[in-house]
Amino acid sequence: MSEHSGLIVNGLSVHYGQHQALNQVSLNIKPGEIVVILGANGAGKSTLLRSIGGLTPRTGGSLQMNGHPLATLKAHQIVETGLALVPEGRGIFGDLTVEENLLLGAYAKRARADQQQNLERIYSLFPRLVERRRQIARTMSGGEQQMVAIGRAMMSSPSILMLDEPSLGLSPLLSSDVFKTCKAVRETGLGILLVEQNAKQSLSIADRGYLLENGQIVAENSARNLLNDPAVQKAYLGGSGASSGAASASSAKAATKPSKATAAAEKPATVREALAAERTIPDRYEMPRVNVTQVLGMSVNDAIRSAEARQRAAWAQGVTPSNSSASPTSGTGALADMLRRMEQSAAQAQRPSTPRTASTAAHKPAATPPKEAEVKQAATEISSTPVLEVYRRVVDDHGRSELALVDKRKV
Ligand SMILES: Nc1ncnc2c1ncn2[C@@H]1O[C@H](COP(=O)(O)OP(=O)(O)OP(=O)(O)O)[C@@H](O)[C@H]1O
Repeated sequence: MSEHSGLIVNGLSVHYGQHQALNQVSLNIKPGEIVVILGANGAGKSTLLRSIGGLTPRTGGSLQMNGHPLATLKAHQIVETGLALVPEGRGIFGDLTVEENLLLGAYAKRARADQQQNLERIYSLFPRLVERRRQIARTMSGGEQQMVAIGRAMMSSPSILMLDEPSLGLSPLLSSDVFKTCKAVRETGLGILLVEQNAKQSLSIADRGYLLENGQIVAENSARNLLNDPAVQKAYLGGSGASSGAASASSAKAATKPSKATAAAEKPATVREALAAERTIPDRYEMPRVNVTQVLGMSVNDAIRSAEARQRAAWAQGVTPSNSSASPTSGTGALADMLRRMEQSAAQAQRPSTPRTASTAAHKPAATPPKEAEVKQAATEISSTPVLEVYRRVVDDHGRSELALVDKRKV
């Protein structure tokens, strides 16, 4: 493994106006290891992952991924370097099926050629998703949705995955599943930068850890040492140990400066579990609004444009779902259908959601391949008016066909 492989963050700072959320944060992670970032509410954990992923502007510091500087790259370009983010709240598209969600992760150029291979790899890693590949995502359990979110990030062929509180809102049993999932993902050679409030479980699967307090890294150690450090136990694990100095003066700082997490951690385990359960992500019928840029690293318009270009290219070559020998997952009709539903999903996220069951979704008719005229609803930004475009297939004397735009209007 090259000494440049993986992610190196050096002196990263982030400000929200006058407020400094991250102050000179430095860390590193290589493929094949799990590194956990522990910190209380508001310590800056989400800001750290979002700023590394290019979703929150940085005000200082440098970052390198596999030897490539990230400073000037946009979020979707950062995905191309092999870094993928699973945001807090998962960000899956509730009205799309499991497989459609997974396929959206293959938008990165680096992943397109390996789409089918990656899909098979994810299905072998998460067999439960195979059974549920046609199931509408919002009808799945929180743990299964987390698998979809991790699987979708893995579809971009990353070497480092960043997971923001994957156990948030899950029951203890489902949380254990998620941590097992992380271990299984590490076995495939990926590195995982894990932000967690569940210190005990995350340290028990991690190789190394950093403690983040008020936007600063205050300690770094092996996961085993952190787990056994009395100061860490007191601050993050609800233990009674006093500061021993074993985890450095900075962990003593963590111990002497109780945070919100400390207060929760000092309660009996069952109460703590109950408190964790209260921080539940809205149930399966009330998913949080999906931020498309956060999930795909690009806007809806860019994603649609990219998909349309691929679709037109496929149609120009005479490939339609009816004559394609490709697998069902790569059928262009399925892609168009998926994009329409992705847009509906974004629109629905703005309205009070209505329950939709797996059975109604399962009976949704399959996409019909376009023949004489192609009618499609091009998706636009979440809040803007959809546009209806009408295309006609024109066949020349040599039998070559291409699509011509014949009408375009707002609907
Ligand atoms: N968009 C924003 N605008 C202004 N301040 C923000 C914004 N996002 C986060 N902050 C502030 O920055 C600090 C770090 O927030 P961040 O969400 O990164 O913390 P966190 O450790 O992930 O917390 P939690 O565990 O509660 O999610 C907090 O003080 C928070 O209030």
